[in-house]
Amino acid sequence: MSDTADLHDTLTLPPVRGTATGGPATLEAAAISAWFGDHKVLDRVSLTMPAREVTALIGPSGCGKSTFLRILNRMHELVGSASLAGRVLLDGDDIYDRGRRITRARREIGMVFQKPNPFPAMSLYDNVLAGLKLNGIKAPRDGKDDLVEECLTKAGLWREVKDRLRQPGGALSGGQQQRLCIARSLAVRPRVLLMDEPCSALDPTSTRRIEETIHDLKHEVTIVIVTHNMQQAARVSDSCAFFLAEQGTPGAIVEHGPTDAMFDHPRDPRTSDYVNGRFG
Ligand SMILES: Nc1ncnc2c1ncn2[C@@H]1O[C@H](COP(=O)(O)OP(=O)(O)OP(=O)(O)O)[C@@H](O)[C@H]1O
Repeated sequence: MSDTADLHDTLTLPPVRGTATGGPATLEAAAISAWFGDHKVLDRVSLTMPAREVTALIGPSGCGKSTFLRILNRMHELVGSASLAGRVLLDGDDIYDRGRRITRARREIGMVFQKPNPFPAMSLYDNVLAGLKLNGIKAPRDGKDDLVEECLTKAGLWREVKDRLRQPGGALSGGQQQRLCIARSLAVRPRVLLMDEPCSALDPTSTRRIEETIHDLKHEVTIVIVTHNMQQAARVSDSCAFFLAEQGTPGAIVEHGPTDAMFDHPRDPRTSDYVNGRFG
């Protein structure tokens, strides 16, 4: 099926507070390997990211965390030289199945990036609804106001902006812009939200607000977050996966498990060294 056909695959969401797309889902990566040209950057990575939980991906720079995250919603294939092997299952359904549309995977599995990327000249109100249009979804005819309020509330931004929804997205602080981007992602009711270092460009106060938002959201949407901040991983995640690419080898998971155990009683000495700041 072509992407052109995907663009015409429109869907109308029910007014508000439904779970049109099925609610939080478990995401399972099975034996994922990835390449950029001949360069293999991930080797047979398997990981289950349970529904209604926050999974943190940690590890030194260049070990393949972002590549793995982008494979989870089919963004890796946007890079011309990129290829991959393995499967990604969303509640048991392979998102790479030939009969499944790319747009469906990206709709069900949203992404928030390192640098907040709202449309700067577009109003806050329209920014929230923009995700619908980008995903070929018709906004509910009579429910736009409710949808905007719902998403801004879930993203922890409603009280700060409810009296200035017509102001441009670029008028917000960095932390507010990031919460606006979270609201925009939520408008399409994703089942999983991927976050690639969402706080790395933010001050400590804004970071704490995003962490609170993550905490409040996890019952609505499964969250997978890449972070270099070990305190953040410890604060927000239920489970952690430690990635490592040793001496030019492709990235792989050294250890994963409940966050408390990973930090307090890591099984592998390399995990212990990393979470205690001895390298990376
Ligand atoms: N578009 C690309 N083209 C070619 N190589 C790439 C591309 N993106 C990433 N790589 C390579 O893939 C490997 C993994 O990169 P990736 O960004 O996934 O690591 P990371 O763990 O997320 O790093 P960081 O923590 O610094 O963001 C690196 O060797 C990187 O140079």
